[in-house]
Amino acid sequence: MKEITIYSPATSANLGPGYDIFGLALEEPYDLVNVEIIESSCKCCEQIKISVSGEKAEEIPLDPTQNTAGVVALKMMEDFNIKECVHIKIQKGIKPGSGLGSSSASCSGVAVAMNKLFNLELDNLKLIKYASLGEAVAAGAPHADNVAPGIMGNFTLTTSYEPLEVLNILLDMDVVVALPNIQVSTKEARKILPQEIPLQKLVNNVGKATGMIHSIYNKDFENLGKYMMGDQVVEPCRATLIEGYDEAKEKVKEFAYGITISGSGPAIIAIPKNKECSSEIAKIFKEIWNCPVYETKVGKGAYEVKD
Ligand SMILES: Nc1ncnc2c1ncn2[C@@H]1O[C@H](COP(=O)(O)OP(=O)(O)OP(=O)(O)O)[C@@H](O)[C@H]1O
Ligand SMILES: N[C@@H](CCO)C(=O)O
Repeated sequence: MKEITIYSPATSANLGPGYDIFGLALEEPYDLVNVEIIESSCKCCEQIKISVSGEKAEEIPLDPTQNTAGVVALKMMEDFNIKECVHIKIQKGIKPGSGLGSSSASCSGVAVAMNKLFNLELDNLKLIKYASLGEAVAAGAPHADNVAPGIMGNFTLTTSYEPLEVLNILLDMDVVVALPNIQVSTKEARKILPQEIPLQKLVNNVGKATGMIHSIYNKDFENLGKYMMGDQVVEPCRATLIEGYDEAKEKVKEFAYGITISGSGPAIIAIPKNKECSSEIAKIFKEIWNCPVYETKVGKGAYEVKD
């Protein structure tokens, strides 16, 4: 095999009280990551060439040490003594800085691509570990709550970082996602968070997070949405960065089981009560933000696209 193309899904992390722990893979939008083994004429050239097309491609660094995909590929090449040169072509369908794991989709896509292209036979947990290294470049921390669902699909819980442990729960659920045209970088959205919280808020958030897991297993989307909106630590901080969010929370009440900030924002995610409500929520989001809105559902992790 000389080249491979990977479908790499958008992901929505945190989901309220699950900061750096919970994450969902979405059916759309998505990136396509193609990795091709190329001949390198001169040894002085870098081992990795990166091309980016699509959403805001001009804003994404092509330096392999600054591009999340390049960081992951370089580490895998170093660890497995890979001497070949590769060309990584990223077709962005996920808007960078949107809160839908755009940087993460490149990490997951390239980790899965390198694993198959060079027959590394790494399991999902090892792929998530490699992919999370790329997030350190984009977000300043190797958070795994986007790359975990990006690789495993469905709903994931990163229960431990050292050592890395990720649980995966099948979840068949529709969601509505809005991408307000507001710039929120994950790095900045992490800096504004409190480094210490009162014990009462810890008790509240653990209660809400565990309630979400109980609701998922019981397919109780009403309580899932209620608990998802119970975060008292991260969401209240970041809500201030997203104009129109409070209005959206108020207006979708009769149509959604819950609504929260997707990842570090500004993307907003809601759980519709049914298909008709999904359309009503999409209409409200478009009226407030005049932005792209996806009526989609929880999806699979990154996979090879056959021509
Ligand atoms: N391959 C890449 N794809 C997308 N963004 C990248 C990539 N490599 C580096 N970046 C940088 O990462 C930043 C976007 O990452 P950021 O985490 O802020 O947003 P996001 O990944 O879209 O959303 P979130 O992580 O909140 O879900 C941008 O500054 C972008 O230039
Ligand atoms: N848990 C990360 C997710 C970023 O998508 C954060 O909120 O910073």
